[in-house]
Amino acid sequence: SNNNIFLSNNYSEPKPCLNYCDDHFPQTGYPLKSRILDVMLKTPMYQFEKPTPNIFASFKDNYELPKEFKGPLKEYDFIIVGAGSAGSVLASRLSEGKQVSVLLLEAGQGEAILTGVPILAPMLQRTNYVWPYLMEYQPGVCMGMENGRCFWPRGKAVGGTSVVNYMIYTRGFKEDWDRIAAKGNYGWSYDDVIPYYIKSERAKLRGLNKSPWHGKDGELSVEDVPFRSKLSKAFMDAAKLLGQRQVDYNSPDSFGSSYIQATISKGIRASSARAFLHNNKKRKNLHILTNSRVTRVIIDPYTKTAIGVEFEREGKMYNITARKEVILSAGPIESPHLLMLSGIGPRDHLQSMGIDVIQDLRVGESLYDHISFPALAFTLNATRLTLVERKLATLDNVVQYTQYGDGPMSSLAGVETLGYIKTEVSDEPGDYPDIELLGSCASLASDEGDIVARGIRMADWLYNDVYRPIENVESFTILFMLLHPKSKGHLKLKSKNPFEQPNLYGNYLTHPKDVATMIAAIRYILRLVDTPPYQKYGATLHTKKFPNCMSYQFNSDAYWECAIRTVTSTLHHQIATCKMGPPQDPEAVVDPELRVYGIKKLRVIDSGVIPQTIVAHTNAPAIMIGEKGADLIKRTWGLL
Ligand SMILES: Cc1cc2nc3c(=O)[nH]c(=O)nc-3n(C[C@H](O)[C@H](O)[C@H](O)COP(=O)(O)OP(=O)(O)OC[C@H]3O[C@@H](n4cnc5c(N)ncnc54)[C@H](O)[C@@H]3O)c2cc1C
Repeated sequence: SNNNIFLSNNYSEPKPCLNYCDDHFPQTGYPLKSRILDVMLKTPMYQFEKPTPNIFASFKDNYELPKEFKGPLKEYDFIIVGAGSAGSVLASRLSEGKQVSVLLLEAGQGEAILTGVPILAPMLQRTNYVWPYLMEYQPGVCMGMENGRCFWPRGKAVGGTSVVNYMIYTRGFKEDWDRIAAKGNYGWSYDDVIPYYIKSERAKLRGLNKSPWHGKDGELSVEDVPFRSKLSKAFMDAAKLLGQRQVDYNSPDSFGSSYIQATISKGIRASSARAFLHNNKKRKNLHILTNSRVTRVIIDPYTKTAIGVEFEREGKMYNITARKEVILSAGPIESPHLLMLSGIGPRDHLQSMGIDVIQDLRVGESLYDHISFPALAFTLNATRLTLVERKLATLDNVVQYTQYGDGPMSSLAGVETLGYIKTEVSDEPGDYPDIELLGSCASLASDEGDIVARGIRMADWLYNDVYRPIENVESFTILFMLLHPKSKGHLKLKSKNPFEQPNLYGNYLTHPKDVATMIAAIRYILRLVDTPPYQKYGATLHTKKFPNCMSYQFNSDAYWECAIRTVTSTLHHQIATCKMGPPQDPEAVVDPELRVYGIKKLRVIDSGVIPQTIVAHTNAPAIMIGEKGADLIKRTWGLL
């Protein structure tokens, strides 16, 4: 009987996936009566709108001060604001030597067991593990999102956004870092930054054991995703037919396609906290305070020197002094927010908010982001190829995951492969891509709209009309990322209240080149799926038109433009809000040693300093910036 797993004919002993996991594919096995995800979506943890007591609290990572301390000290050598991708590594490196004391302040909480399960990544966007930012309304984009606004969640946890992200590990192309260095950012060329990537990394990647481009001894685990569907091979084969080489995209020879390299360890998310703080949190000279929200940096306006920070914790305000430096690692939205609250920013803007100006700098005036289009859906006339949520929630798969860390639950929510292409509209020289393709074995319909569509806040009118009809068919998407948007956004304060989110302006698709490049990417994907590796499974484009684009002919450029403007979806790589640049760069906020211009003892060390678009998801770059930032600080204070 199917009611008892031990009697079920479908039940098979779990065994590790050795290559493709499709023999574990979620079509057989005991279906859990009440779907796991249904249950989880109803728990308080998954409703950030009502952050009530967290039933998973007992499985949460704890960060407590060493027993002999009743509270934080009055003074530390270094105060780091934000324990995110960059802040975690920075704190661990600075506290390596016993001679300095470090206070790491984090507004969020520790990770929980469930945040470590890769398949659940998209669910985290609706929990209190994120800051639920919304982009300001912009006519003509994000039209298919709830209230026409794009959702910009950022991680709020020890580990920061690396606790909620999709775990894709990418470093950027050689040209990216060389171009950044050529603009006067000394110390940031590819040759300069690559040792820092390698330093953190502990790679276990098939076929790359001997590669000189990967580290073996670092703390950050980088592995192949254990689960691979047959569609991942279809992607690789199809890309080859269109002329793409298989490459290690994290080596200097990166133009081509590849299976994803991921920040996971035996199927569990390797967040920056897990990598850099877990083993170090008992250090006596490293104090980590969670649920501690910094409200400003205290700066002496006469000497223009950062003195310390002010923060709120459990209803109480604290002022703590930094003997050596204050470092903002609060991410690309909160670091500029804090600078402006502290009197560092565009003079007119700060004055209009009633903030005394200490240093006039163009904080928040640059903002680039990577947008994508996850809305293509291809249906299949074969089964056992895609992740269908209803079929995935089986006891077999849970057992498979808990026993071996593999099977469908180790999937990065479907994303498996990656390919760099240069579309015909690119005017870049050489093998420098303008689009990253991401092959997935799921589509927006695969989870019946519960998770991914809900996570990006797609409007019901769109989901119900376009995707609901294909929920019972196997389907997948290939999404893509616009690597070098010409459109530039910015952010501004809404008020001088530190608890009010700043106004975020994406300014998406305001440059015609961005639209043209995205349409060219769709055309490339249609050609890719038209090749035998996909066609043998009957892959067919789902042609249901978006209801708001009915007046355009399906598959015309005008139709695709309307579609892109409807599901304008960010991949959350906001950068340049605290732009790094040489003194002659009028937009620069920090110098190439990450020191805030005009202010002593204050640095910004996070992804917000990246001055221009790079061919990378920004977690690994943020970690690299944390590594390099630690060395810059150590050099300043003779700690190397
Ligand atoms: C949904 C999603 C998916 C993503 N997927 C990927 C991916 O697959 N691969 C990839 O490479 N990148 C991905 N990214 C992007 C990447 O994770 C981030 O760019 C990177 O983690 C940023 O690191 P950071 O150190 O700059 O900031 P964060 O990691 O965001 O750290 C900032 C920290 O500061 C804390 N903080 C902020 N303000 C305050 C304050 N006032 N007081 C105290 N603490 C504060 C925050 O809570 C946070 O912990 C994704 C991002 C998102 C949101």
